[in-house]
Amino acid sequence: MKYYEICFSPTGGTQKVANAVTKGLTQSASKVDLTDAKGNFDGISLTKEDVAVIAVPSYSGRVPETAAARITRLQGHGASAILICVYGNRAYEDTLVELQDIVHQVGFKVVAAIAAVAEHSIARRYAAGRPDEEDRTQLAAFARQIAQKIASGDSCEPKIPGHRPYRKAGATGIVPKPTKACINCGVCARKCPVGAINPADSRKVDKKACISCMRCVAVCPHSARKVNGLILFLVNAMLKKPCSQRKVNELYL
Ligand SMILES: Cc1cc2nc3c(=O)[nH]c(=O)nc-3n(C[C@H](O)[C@H](O)[C@H](O)COP(=O)(O)O)c2cc1C
Repeated sequence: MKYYEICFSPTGGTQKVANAVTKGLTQSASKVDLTDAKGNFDGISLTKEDVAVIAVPSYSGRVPETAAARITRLQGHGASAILICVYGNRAYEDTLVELQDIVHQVGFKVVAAIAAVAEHSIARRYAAGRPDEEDRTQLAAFARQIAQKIASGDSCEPKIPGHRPYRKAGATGIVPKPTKACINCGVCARKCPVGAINPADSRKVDKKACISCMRCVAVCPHSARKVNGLILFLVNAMLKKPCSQRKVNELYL
């Protein structure tokens, strides 16, 4: 039996949640970084005995298209999947059911699912500091329950909330821009999950390719990439009501 942690995490929140779950399952897991634009996912083939934690953020209540396309290149061969969707304290809507359908297509069986909260990667004041100690303790305890389920041979799929057909996916159109502090070091271009930033001149962005994931803002060593202040103000205001109350993680076994 081999464990995998398969994660799409542009700004690291999804990764933190996945780590907390994986730690509760095993001391060592093979990591597959779906965020890497140059990753070769075609050769990743699991067996029936293997267990994979598969984690994605929720974008407009859906699985990010880039993550979906990369997951469909994996080969599950009956491996057990623990699905994780991580959202910024607004709502995750159809993300988990969509993820369930995607992993079924490539041969995984779903043993458990989690909808967990992490800092909102655009409006970072919401769910700031999450996952926190309370989240990590809860997730690790749930991972131990999942391990027991797998060990007992129970292959029942959990009932996962969401709708089919899924809600319409909407692009935010928010494209972070370089500020005067940009020295064209190229870190953002190398780390962009979709190669939207020109490696020769990181001030040039392919707006159509950008998925608004905020990775360039998060990884810039000079804090030189930003979302337009007015847009950020409006997004923060729009999210105030749905995002302000702490939401609990949802666990499905
Ligand atoms: C384009 C985009 C759309 C998002 N849509 C939602 C959403 O519909 N609901 C929500 O609660 N959070 C939403 N978020 C917040 C992320 O789901 C959340 O911050 C997540 O932890 C980001 O994962 P990461 O840190 O691994 O990049 C969105 C973030 C981005 C960048």
